[in-house]
Amino acid sequence: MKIIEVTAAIIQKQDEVLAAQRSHDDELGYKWEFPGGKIEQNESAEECIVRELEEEFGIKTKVVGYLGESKYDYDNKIILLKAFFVEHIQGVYQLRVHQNIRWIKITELKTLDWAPADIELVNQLVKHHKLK
Ligand SMILES: Nc1nc2c([nH]c(=O)n2[C@H]2C[C@H](O)[C@@H](COP(=O)(O)OP(=O)(O)OP(=O)(O)O)O2)c(=O)[nH]1
Repeated sequence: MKIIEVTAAIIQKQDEVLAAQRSHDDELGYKWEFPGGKIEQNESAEECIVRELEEEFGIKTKVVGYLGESKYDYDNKIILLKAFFVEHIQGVYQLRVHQNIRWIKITELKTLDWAPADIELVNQLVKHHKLK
């Protein structure tokens, strides 16, 4: 089965992380995710995440690190989700595709109803946070 490479942004503000809720009429509607999207041809993962954040929220950002990845089999496709630490540079968040966004403490991340592929990333992020 085809593996689809998708990027996901971990954006932190003090001790909180940005979580975004997928639109009700989207696949995985209402599920929470780290914003991002599919990597296009001739695009690096870093370019992809910066482009997606501009498209989805109208913000300028830069990649500052890499958390890790999660591979998830959704039956009809396999998603390889790559999570980057991203810093906000400029712009007010506009909700262009998501239902909602929330800033949430890392210790409370597990209370959200995450897209299945994201659960592994949440676990990695909690571990990463504890090691700091
Ligand atoms: N962006 C993003 N997608 C995720 C996450 N977790 C997860 O399972 N996905 C899945 C949902 C979709 O099947 C796929 C990414 O699709 P998308 O709809 O967000 O990406 P896109 O904007 O590039 O897609 P498209 O509508 O242009 O085709 O990955 C996540 O944390 N972030």
